[in-house]
Amino acid sequence: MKAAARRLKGHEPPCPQGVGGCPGGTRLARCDAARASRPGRCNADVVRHFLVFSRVVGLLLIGVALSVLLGWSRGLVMLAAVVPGQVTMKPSAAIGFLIAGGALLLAHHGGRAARAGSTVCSVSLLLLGAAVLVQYLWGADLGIDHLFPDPDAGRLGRPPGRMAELAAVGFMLLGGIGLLMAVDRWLWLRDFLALGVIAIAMVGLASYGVTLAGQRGELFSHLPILTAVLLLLGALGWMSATPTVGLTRVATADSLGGVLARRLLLPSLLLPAAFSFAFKALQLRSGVSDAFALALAALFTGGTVACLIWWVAALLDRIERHRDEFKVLRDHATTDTLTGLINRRGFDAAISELLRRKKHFGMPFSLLLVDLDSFKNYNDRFGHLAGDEVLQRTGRILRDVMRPLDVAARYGGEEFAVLLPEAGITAAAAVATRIAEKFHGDGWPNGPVTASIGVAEAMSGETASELIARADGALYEGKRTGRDRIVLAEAMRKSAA
Ligand SMILES: Nc1nc2c(ncn2[C@@H]2O[C@H](COP(=O)(O)OP(=O)(O)OP(=O)(O)O)[C@@H](O)[C@H]2O)c(=O)[nH]1
Repeated sequence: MKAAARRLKGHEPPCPQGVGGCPGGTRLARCDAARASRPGRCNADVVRHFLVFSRVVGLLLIGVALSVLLGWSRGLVMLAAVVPGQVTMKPSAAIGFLIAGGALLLAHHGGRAARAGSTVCSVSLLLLGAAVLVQYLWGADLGIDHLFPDPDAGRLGRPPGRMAELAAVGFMLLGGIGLLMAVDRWLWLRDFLALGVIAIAMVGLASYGVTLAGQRGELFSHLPILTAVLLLLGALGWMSATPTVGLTRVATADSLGGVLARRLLLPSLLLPAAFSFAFKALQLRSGVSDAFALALAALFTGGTVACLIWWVAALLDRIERHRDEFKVLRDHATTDTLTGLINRRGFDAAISELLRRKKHFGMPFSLLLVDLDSFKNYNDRFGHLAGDEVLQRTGRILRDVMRPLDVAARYGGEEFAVLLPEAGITAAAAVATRIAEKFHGDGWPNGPVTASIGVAEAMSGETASELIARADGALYEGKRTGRDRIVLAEAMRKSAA
C-alpha cells in the first residue's frame, strides 16, 4: 500500500506489466523514466546486463549448492572443496546458498507469490545464519551440522559439519538484504549490508592466499574459497538486481562516472590481491626469496594502479578536448559574425530557457525589440558597408548597456532583441531609455541613427511567439507614431482596454 502511495506521489514510475516483471521490470522502467527526464542518466543496455547478471548469479548459487550437496551425499567431497586439501563447504552452507539463490531468482519475478517466496527464503537464510551463530556463542547443538559425515572433523578446531562463523554472518547479511529488497525500503542499509558481505568474501579470498603461502591462520583458515566466491557473487547479484538505485546507480549511469565505475571497480578490488597471491605462490614453487616475491607483487600492483590512472587521465583528456571543440562549434553556430552578438538560434534557446524559469520558479523577465529606423535609406545613401558599420556599432551599444545576465541578439537584418532576466516592465523601460540615449549620444559618421524599441514583460503561461508578437506590436506602434520611440506593450494593452 505504501509502495503504491509512493508511486502515486511520483517517486517511482508504475511497474509496467510484461516488461520483465517486478522488481526487475520496475528497475528498467525507472531507468527509462530517468532517461526521459534527464538524458544520460542511466544506460538501458547496461541495466539489462546487470539484471541478467543478477539472474545468472541466482542460478549459479543454486547450481553450485546442488553440486556440493551431491558431493557430500556421494562421498565426493572434492566438489565441496574445489582445490584438493582445502577446507570444504559444509552441507549447511550449501543449503544456505540454495536458499540465497532461490531468494534472488524469485525477487526477479513480478508476481505476489514469487515475492512472498523470496521473502520466506530471505527469512530462512537469516534464521540459518543466526542458528549457526547461536551454536557458536552458546555451545548449543541444533542438529544442523550432522547432515553428512565430515572428513574435516577436528582439523579446523570447530565441530564437524559446521560452517564458519563468517559464513553464518554472511548468510544473515544476505537474508537481511533479501528482506530489505522485499519491502523495497532503506536501500542505503541494503548497500551497507552488501558491502559487509563483500568484506567477508574478501577475507575468505585472503585466507586462500594465506593457505597458498603455506601458513594457517586461525580466522582465515575457516572460510572455504568456494564459500567466499559465492558470498561475493551473492552480494553483487543482489546489488545488480536494482541497478538504477543505491550504489549500483553510478555503475549503470550513462556518463563518464558510469564508464569508470564499470571498468575500474572490479579490477581495483581484485587485482592487488591476485598479484600478492600469485607471487607468493611463485615464491613457494620456485624458491625465490621472500623479498623478491614482495617486490614483484608491489611492482605489478603499482603498475596496474598507474595503468588505471593513465587510462582515466587519457579518457578525461580526450573528453575535455572534445568538449572544447564542441564549444567552439556551438559558439560558431549561435554567434552572428557581423556584430558578435548571438544569432536567432541562440536567441530562441535563451528565450525558451527564460520561459522555463518563469514557469517553474516564477522568475520575471522582459524582452526588448530594437529596430533601426529607415535603415534602407541609410544603406541606399551611404552604401552597404557603411550600413554594416552601423549594425556593428549597434551591437556595441547593446553590449554596453547589458548586465552580465542579459542576452542581446541580432534577431534578423537590422532588428535586434534583448532579453532581460529578472527585469519587470519598468526596469526594461529604463534599459530601453539607456539604449535610446546611447543612440542619440553616439558620434555616427554619416549623421544621426535612431532606433524604435518595443518593450514587453513575459506574462504567465505565455509562449515565446506570443511574447515576441507583443513586443513586435509595440515596436510597430513606435514606427507608426513617428520612429525613434520606446513603446511598452503593457501600456498598449491598458490603452486598448
Ligand atoms: N548593410 C546591411 N544592411 C542590411 C543587413 N541586413 C538587412 N539590411 C538592410 O536593412 C534594410 C531594412 O529595411 P526595411 O525593412 O525596409 O526597414 P527600414 O528601412 O529600417 O524602415 P523602418 O524599419 O520602417 O524604419 C534593408 O534595406 C536591408 O537590406 C546587413 O547585414 N547589412
